[in-house]
Amino acid sequence: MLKVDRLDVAYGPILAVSEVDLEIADGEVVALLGPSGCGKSTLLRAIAGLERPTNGTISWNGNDLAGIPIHRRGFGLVFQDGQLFPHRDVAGNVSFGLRMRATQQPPPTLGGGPAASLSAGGVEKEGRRGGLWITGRRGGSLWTTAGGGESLEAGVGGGESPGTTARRGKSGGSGRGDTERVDEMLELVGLSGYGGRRVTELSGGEQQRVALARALAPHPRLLLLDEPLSALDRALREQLAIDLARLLRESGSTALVVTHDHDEAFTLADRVAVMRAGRIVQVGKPDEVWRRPVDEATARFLGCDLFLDATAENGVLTCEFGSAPVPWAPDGPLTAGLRPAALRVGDGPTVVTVTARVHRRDHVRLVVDTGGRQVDAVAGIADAPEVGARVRLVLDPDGVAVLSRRG
Ligand SMILES: Nc1ncnc2c1ncn2[C@@H]1O[C@H](COP(=O)(O)OP(=O)(O)OP(=O)(O)O)[C@@H](O)[C@H]1O
Repeated sequence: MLKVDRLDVAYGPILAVSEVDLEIADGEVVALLGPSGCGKSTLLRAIAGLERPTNGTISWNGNDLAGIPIHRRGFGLVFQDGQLFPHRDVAGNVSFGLRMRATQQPPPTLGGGPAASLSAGGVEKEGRRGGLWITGRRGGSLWTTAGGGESLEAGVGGGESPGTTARRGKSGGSGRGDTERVDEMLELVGLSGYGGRRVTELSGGEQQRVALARALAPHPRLLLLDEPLSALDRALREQLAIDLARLLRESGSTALVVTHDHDEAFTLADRVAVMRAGRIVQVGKPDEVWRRPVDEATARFLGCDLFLDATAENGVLTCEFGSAPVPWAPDGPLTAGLRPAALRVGDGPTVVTVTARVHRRDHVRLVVDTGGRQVDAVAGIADAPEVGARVRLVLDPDGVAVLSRRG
């Protein structure tokens, strides 16, 4: 079990992570969700051992990880992109972590002098996202921590490509057990038979599957995924999110997934932790967080753009747009947070005028005038009203979040 306790991580004067508490049980998948710059990646990187906390502790099964280098934490890392070794084929990439795990070597020393330490303060990431390549401060040595968090390859010279890296450990072919494990992993990620393919000839989605297979191969005790799908286009992302959810379950992985996309978080996670300005503001099951956001800022982040006084009685919520069954609403006065889909063209009591419309994939988004106020609503594609039309709106509970009454 991972336990993060009162964690602070600062970059000079910037407190990127502040007083964070988080637990991840064995076999649980937690999504860290929040807007850009809220500190998600920093928290994940601190757990990986890539950033040094300024306060607080990170422990695994009660053992403090402070001072345990990245390659000894036994964690698997998957980042957004740029993480496969282009000079290796698919099987070579997947088996890489297995071989390094077997050698249990510390990071190599290159260039005649001590190479950069992998301790948190001793490395710099290459680019803000970091990928898996980490540039050492001394001599510009390149490091990677792919595949179960073990140290893998290092190259000499700041600009050197992974293709010219020096290797340590047994650089020959993998053993029989490894071959079986590679095949098993490729099957798990839906790439059976791809072992001999060059990774440079794979699509972005296939490359991410290989990266996942590589990270999962050495049985990491915790998988850390930083925006693993965000470099992919939307359709592929949605499909891969479903596949990833399945393979995390099937492999029984314990995982922390960083994302800014709530659909992705809710597809993948057993629990969602919402972050804002360095803090975790809410942790809960996806539907709880979706239906009962802790405050208005969280509700806005989760798509609510209209907040109304409402009351609820016996699971029926009533506001100015009518009543609807909302079983997650506690009795009494409350604030209803409406997402655009909460107001649909139908036969409700409110008459409005359509002022704008735009086609989406499976519906039409409308802006309607409710008498001096512009609000979002939706209509079906087949019967979407034209701009200027007078229509009635009905309240759809699927788009309704419930908050405590303001003030
Ligand atoms: N190496 C760094 N040096 C200084 N400040 C940094 C560094 N990395 C991140 N920050 C700052 O720390 C804060 C949190 O950044 P972080 O990358 O953790 O956010 P994030 O939620 O992952 O954002 P995004 O979704 O855009 O990646 C931001 O204000 C960011 O500018």
